Amino acid sequence: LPQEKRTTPRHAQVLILGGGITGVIAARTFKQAGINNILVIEGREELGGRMRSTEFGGLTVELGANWIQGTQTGNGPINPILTLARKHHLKTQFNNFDDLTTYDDTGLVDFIDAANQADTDFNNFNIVAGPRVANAQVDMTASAGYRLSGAKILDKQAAAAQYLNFDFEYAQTPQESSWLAASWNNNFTFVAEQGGFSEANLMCIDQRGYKTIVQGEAEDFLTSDEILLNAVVQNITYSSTGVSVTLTNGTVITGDYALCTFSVGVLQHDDVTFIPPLPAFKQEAISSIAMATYTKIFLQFPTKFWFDTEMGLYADPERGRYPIWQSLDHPKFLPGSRILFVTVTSDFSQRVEAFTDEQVQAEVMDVVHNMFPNIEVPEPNAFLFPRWHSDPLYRGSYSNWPPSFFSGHHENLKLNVDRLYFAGEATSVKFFGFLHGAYFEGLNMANIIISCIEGNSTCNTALTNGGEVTNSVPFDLNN
Ligand SMILES: Cc1cc2nc3c(=O)[nH]c(=O)nc-3n(C[C@H](O)[C@H](O)[C@H](O)COP(=O)(O)OP(=O)(O)OC[C@H]3O[C@@H](n4cnc5c(N)ncnc54)[C@H](O)[C@@H]3O)c2cc1C
Repeated sequence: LPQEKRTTPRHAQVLILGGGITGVIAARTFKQAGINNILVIEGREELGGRMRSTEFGGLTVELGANWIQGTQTGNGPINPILTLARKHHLKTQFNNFDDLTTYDDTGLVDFIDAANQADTDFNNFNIVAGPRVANAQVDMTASAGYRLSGAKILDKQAAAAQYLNFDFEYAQTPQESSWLAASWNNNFTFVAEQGGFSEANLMCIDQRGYKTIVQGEAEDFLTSDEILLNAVVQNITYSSTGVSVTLTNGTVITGDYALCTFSVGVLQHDDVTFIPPLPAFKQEAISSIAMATYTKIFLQFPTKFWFDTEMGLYADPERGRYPIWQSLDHPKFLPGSRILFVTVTSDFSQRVEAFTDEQVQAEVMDVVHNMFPNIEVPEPNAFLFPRWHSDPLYRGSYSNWPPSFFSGHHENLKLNVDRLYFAGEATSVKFFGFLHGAYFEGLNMANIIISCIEGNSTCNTALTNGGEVTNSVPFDLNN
């Protein structure tokens, strides 16, 4: 697609705010329904959003989404991202998170037993959660869920193993996360017996970047006049008759309808101003969900000196300190690349974002020296990490469901205000956080707007209520 638009339409029937997978799949859905007067407005210079790759040490690496999580089991439900990947001939490899070498701050130490125990703990965590959802019992923190299902985290190795099972997926700690939502989110994606796709993590190693499936898809049905790139939305004015957006360069664009796909992190940080201000119930919903951060820190070395497994797990005395290591220099991935990356999440991500690259590199290299005390480790020749939390177009990596986020909050998060609609990975109840969640939300919300345009009654997403979220049993302060 051309980088510059030729003409700027000032009015469209539907404005799609954001050119990530939600926006592109929504655009496809409108066009398939014969709604051709649409405009996708995107702040960056390309489509893809959090599917974002970059050149690093002579190769393409993924700064954002990297895996198709859950593929397909037999003739069961298929992850729609897998369908897109096949259509666009995406190069992928299965990534086995159990193919692990374990380290702590004294070097190579075998604690595979702890890793296996963490798998068992997570399984029990899900088994005990199931009936609670069915019985409408209250949610709790995932930490409480672990305790109630019998897990004991007594040392740094058990903590690192739990991190691999939990934080590595939700990008927040068990203490910050909902037990029940973490459990159904896992099951609907990874557990075929529970209606999920499969347990596989299919890693994109395509040198065009993972984003190629969104950009390739867009090329099939969007013309250059229907995409406005490098266009940052500053404010959104909405009413019962239409929506008007003002870009940072002052351009005003109007639409009969608009679909906002910006991350909840963007909505939380007031990077975009709503006129009138969003109603209180909507603001409460946006404030109640969490925007987590997941940070991959890439290093390229002059030689490969590390493990031959796909993964390395490092147990630091401080939980969450540079715990998950992945080798791209593996026969399955990018052999000869000499690239290793380490993942941090949550508060630790925000912590590293506040440091300079040099400071983070020095810390990471201290850990490398802990892990490989008997090896003369060379200095890296390339070092890079993205600052997702600081980026005003994202403000984090993906949403996570806190224990204080109730069903009513979720409905309100999804609710339209007049002609302004909302969709994105965060509005997916089953698949929040995931690409496939974003995909389904783009599809579903576009269909709701289409039915509205066609004059059907279902044009309001008010699924049950747009009001206050209340306690079914009020607090009794005299007790
Ligand atoms: C580090 C990381 C790792 C991940 N790993 C995986 C994974 O392996 N598998 C998986 O399934 N999912 C993964 N995800 C999650 C996945 O990337 C997201 O769920 C998905 O890409 C969200 O798509 P979206 O369209 O809802 O939002 P986005 O992709 O955020 O799209 C919204 C768009 O709006 C634009 N925008 C924002 N503000 C403005 C503004 N003011 N004006 C104009 N444009 C604006 C943004 O630039 C963006 O392009 C990961 C995400 C990250 C960050």
